[in-house]
Amino acid sequence: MHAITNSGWIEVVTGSMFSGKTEELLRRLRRAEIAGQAVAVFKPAVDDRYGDATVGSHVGRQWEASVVESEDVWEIREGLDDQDIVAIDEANFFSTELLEVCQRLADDGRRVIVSGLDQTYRGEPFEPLPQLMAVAEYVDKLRAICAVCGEPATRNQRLVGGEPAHADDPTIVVGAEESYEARCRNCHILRRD
Ligand SMILES: Nc1ncnc2c1ncn2[C@@H]1O[C@H](COP(=O)(O)OP(=O)(O)O)[C@@H](O)[C@H]1O
Ligand SMILES: Cc1cn([C@H]2C[C@H](O)[C@@H](COP(=O)(O)O)O2)c(=O)[nH]c1=O
Ligand SMILES: [Zn+2]
Repeated sequence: MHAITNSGWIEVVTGSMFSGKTEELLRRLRRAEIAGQAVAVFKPAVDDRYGDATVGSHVGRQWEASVVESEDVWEIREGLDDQDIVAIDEANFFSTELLEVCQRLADDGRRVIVSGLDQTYRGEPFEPLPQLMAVAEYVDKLRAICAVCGEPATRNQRLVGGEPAHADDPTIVVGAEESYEARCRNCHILRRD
């Protein structure tokens, strides 16, 4: 809680795939646990990569999480007791209503940590992250390493059969190394033919 105002706040951890968003979220949770603070962790049901009820990083670190359907975002607030910290991973899979939920949680006096992609595979803003970044007290934008040239990567290259994905493909496709690479602006390719 902010010492003077007694209010909660919102922290956003964002960036490309493989940039370390989940590792950073788990680092903050481990520190909170050491400080004796109670945490509640949530993830969207659509992301089943690391087993049903865990938040997992690309290098295998995990934390138990409650699974919430993307359209049931208010369940996050309804199911809470007196947890000091509410963490939400893969926020890019939730609707823009997540913005209101996070605002209410912070107004309730909680520390809210939200992690998620800021860009789709097309290189466009990935809602609701832009809205969350606008209202957050703290924003950290992380960069991965471009899989082609080794420069800092801010973009997500989707690959279909090893080839760059087309702009008409669906926005939501769950996956990891088999279908995505971190790339810089220069090396990112979007097919429009
Ligand atoms: N291109 C890459 N750039 C940086 N880290 C990578 C890359 N590919 C794999 N990694 C690994 O992924 C880890 C980050 O995983 P994770 O926290 O799950 O990322 P995110 O949640 O942002 O997708 C890094 O510490 C590194 O070990
Ligand atoms: C770019 C992009 C990604 N996704 C999916 C792919 C993964 O399941 C998650 C991102 O996971 P990470 O922990 O950040 O590595 O999002 C998608 O559905 N659509 C996209 O455009
Ligand atoms: Zn590059």
